[in-house]
Amino acid sequence: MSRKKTSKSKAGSVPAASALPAANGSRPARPGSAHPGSETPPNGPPQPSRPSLGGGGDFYYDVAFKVMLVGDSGVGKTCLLVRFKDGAFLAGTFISTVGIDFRNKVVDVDGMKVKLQIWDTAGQERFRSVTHAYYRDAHALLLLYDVTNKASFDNIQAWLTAIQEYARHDVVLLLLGNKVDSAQERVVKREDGEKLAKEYGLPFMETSAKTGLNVDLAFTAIAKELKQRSMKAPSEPRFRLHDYVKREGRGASCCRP
Ligand SMILES: Nc1nc2c(ncn2[C@@H]2O[C@H](COP(=O)(O)OP(=O)(O)OP(=O)(O)O)[C@@H](O)[C@H]2O)c(=O)[nH]1
Ligand SMILES: [Mg+2]
Repeated sequence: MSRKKTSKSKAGSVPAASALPAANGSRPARPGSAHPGSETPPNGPPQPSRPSLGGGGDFYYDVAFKVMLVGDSGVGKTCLLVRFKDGAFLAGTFISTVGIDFRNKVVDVDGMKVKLQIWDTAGQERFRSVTHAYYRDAHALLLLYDVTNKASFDNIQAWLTAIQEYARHDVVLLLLGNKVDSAQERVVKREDGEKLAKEYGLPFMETSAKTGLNVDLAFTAIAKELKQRSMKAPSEPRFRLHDYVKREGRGASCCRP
């Protein structure tokens, strides 16, 4: 399988004014395509390609998928992405995302390089029409609420309605309750998150962008699921996202700062 080469520019942003789903930074790739720049449908299977001649790091990849972070403003979408991409936490002043941004990260899934193009959307109401336009190209959505903010949890239902309306019917969805490091301020119990997830048949985990709890796991789980779905004749046993996050997810008590 040959490896695709990513563009040098690994991040981009689209101001709110230009709500174009295809606008994704320096490379005119269709996110989610195994062949960036081709007309492969976003959720189409990756094309078979020749064995890799080498090349490592984040520069080469075998398949690429588009992942979106959605949820109310302030739940920690940008922080989750920065934690995953850079291993850092954005403490201090909250700078709300304007429009939409993206970062790329290549993860190794069972020997295959899976590039995730991760779109960080603005949670603010006034950007909804902009961000909705991007849903249809997403292979996976990470839907976040903040365990210290009840309203963000109550709004999950509305987010699911929008997802149903604008996203692809086969989009991979993962519900995340973020900020579990803030034990004192917690107002949404883990069981409440589990119950809601069960109600909608969603895989669920609690995360902390601050401590890093379950952050890599959330993205890896998505990458595993998308990779598995893209294989025409998977040789390994079927990957089960629900079971995986349930088995691998750690509890908040293990990682308080
Ligand atoms: N304690 C704690 N604070 C967090 C965590 N994640 C984010 N925050 C804080 O929450 C605030 C909002 O985080 P952002 O990541 O900017 O929120 P967002 O969801 O991207 O918000 P919008 O861009 O407006 O949609 C910031 O002050 C962060 O420092 C977390 O896991 N734990
Ligand atoms: Mg943000």
